[in-house]
Amino acid sequence: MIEARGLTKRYGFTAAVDDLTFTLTSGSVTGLLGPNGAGKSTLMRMIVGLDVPSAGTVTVGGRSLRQAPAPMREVGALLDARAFDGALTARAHLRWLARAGGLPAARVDEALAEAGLTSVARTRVRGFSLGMSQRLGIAAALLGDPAVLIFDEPANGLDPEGIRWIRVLIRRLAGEGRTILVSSHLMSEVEGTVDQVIVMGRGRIVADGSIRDFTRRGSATHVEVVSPRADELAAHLTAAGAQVKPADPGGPGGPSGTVLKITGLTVEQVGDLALTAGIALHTLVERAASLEEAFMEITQNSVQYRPEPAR
Ligand SMILES: Nc1ncnc2c1ncn2[C@@H]1O[C@H](COP(=O)(O)OP(=O)(O)OP(=O)(O)O)[C@@H](O)[C@H]1O
Repeated sequence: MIEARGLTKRYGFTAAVDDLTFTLTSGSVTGLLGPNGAGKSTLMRMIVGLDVPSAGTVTVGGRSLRQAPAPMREVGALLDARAFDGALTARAHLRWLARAGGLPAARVDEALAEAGLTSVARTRVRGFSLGMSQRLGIAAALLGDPAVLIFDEPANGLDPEGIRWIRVLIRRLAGEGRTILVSSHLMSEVEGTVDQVIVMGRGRIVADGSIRDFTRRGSATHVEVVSPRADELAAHLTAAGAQVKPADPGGPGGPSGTVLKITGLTVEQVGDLALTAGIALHTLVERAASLEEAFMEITQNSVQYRPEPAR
């Protein structure tokens, strides 16, 4: 379990993490999302004890990691996948970590196997691809067999098979009752892996909850209709309190007729209203916002850096 209370980290006048309070329970996977500079890495570094909070507390399993006698048994973290000495072999790197962390050497080969690195255990890590480095970082995180795992952008550099592998691994680790926090810039990357999300923007939590709640909250969820009498229908819908916008019919393969995008009424209400008005519908469908759309909408006011508009 991870508990943060009023957790804050300031750098000069910038609050990289600003008064965060949350609890992550055992057996759950939480996605930590947010644009660049949102404070995700700073939060993770405080959880694992690498950064000291300016205010507030964060505990893992009920205590601060800075007081834990064997921190690697409490929490495993993948923070910077390139943080190793390239001259070492994968096994030597992990042996060194195990010794430093007071862990049995026998864990090294187990962790290599869990990360799918047994065949390259004797290879010097400087020759590793980014994907293999990620796996080595994950092996290091698993060394202490910890109840809490923190993965900063674990899919970074992995090919599609590697991404599938990390998803299965994360779900299996959660199934064993561990608490997992995994960061990403992309909602689509964590969708399907996480139980809930925390979305950060400018150091604060701008949204949190289950994936399902999250999609519903986005106003991008709407009803779409195609009708040969779209203008008339739009007038009826507007009179009933809906917001109606003509939508992109979706290119050559899209529906013929005018497409309307409707918010403020349910799909049933739109269908009933069209029937009462005697207007034919060629399509009537509820479109849930994609998670990516909901995410963009929620974070749009908290992006720290924006590209300069093109001249
Ligand atoms: N050591 C530091 N000194 C000064 N400012 C810092 C330091 N570390 C982070 N910051 C600032 O804190 C803010 C949050 O940074 P952080 O790296 O935690 O964000 P992030 O969400 O992990 O971003 P990214 O997705 O780009 O990795 C940024 O404004 C960053 O410039």
